[in-house]
Amino acid sequence: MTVSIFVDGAAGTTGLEIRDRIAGRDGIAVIAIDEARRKDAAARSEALNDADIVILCLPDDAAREAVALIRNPATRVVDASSAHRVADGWTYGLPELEPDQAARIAGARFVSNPGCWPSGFLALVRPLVRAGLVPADWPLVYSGASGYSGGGKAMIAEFEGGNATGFRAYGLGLSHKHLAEMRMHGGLAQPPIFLPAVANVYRGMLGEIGLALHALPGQPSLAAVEDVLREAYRDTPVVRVAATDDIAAVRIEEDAASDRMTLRVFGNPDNGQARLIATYDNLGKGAAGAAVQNLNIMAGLDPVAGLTL
Ligand SMILES: NC(=O)C1=CN([C@@H]2O[C@H](COP(=O)(O)OP(=O)(O)OC[C@H]3O[C@@H](n4cnc5c(N)ncnc54)[C@H](OP(=O)(O)O)[C@@H]3O)[C@@H](O)[C@H]2O)C=CC1
Ligand SMILES: CC(=O)N[C@@H](CCC(=O)OP(=O)(O)O)C(=O)O
Repeated sequence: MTVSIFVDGAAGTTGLEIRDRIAGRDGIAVIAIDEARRKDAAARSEALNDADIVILCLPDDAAREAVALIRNPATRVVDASSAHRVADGWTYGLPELEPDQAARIAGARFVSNPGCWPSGFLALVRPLVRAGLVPADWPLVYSGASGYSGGGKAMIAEFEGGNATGFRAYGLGLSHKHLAEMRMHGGLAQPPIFLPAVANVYRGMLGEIGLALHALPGQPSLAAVEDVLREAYRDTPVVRVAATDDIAAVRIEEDAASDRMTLRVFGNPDNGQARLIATYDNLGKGAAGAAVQNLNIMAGLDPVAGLTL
């Protein structure tokens, strides 16, 4: 059986990456519209209603508009934008989030791809909250840096047009659009304090959380934290928990140009402090890789087909 796919926003940063991952694959037929008509509502509407699965790689308003254009009840959606990540009727597209999340995605009509930042945060935190090591109301702080392609065409043009900066902290008002998503899907009482930055590299992402293990109920050891994460990701090749022996530094480029995510648990057993680090590609597991993983799961294909792991 062949699954027909339409990527709306195929000329954008995420859309192009998705096209690369599905091009020429057995069992997938790509519906394309002329470059000149790629923003034409009539042309998009026709493609949106012809496809078995559409992947939206659009700004939030255009993604909402695309969903409103769908009249075919058989058309299924993966939305890469942040328009529907905490919306009723949408399934959150992080297959590793809960033991039954991939099954939920497989049966869903509307799947919202996770934000790049929440992907690392949730991968680190959700298993610890589920296991009771971190209470749901624990005051978490999540910081890190993203490659500048995380800001799409506009930020790429800024960084490559002579306005590059080495490293820039942003989201200073502590009201980043990803907070609701991190709170809800983390099963948390409040969102983390989120301290994002953008670095002068095209792609790559490093997100991290400091944990005062000595202050947590039960004072879990570093080994206990790592064991919970290893157990949570035992059966997936996409998220891996790596050893930390002999590692003096972790680079933002660690998992760039891949669709995997690597988690590491560093810490000092003497003072009961832990430093949990997730590395991945903002355009890989943070966007296009995740969208293709969701597409595969929804279509009943090999979940990691087309991915670079
Ligand atoms: N970049 C990243 O790392 C990540 C991005 N995302 C999300 O994915 C979505 C796409 O982001 P990204 O690829 O970075 O953004 P880009 O700005 O690179 O691409 C967006 C594309 O959508 C096109 N577009 C805008 N409005 C319309 C419309 N009405 N009809 C058809 N096409 C339209 C744009 O056209 P034009 O080329 O003319 O501008 C552009 O090609 C966003 O919602 C973003 O938040 C999610 C996770 C990570
Ligand atoms: C560097 C940078 O600006 N990154 C973007 C996140 C991009 C992303 O993946 O998030 P969405 O899917 O929610 O757009 C930001 O922090 O808003």
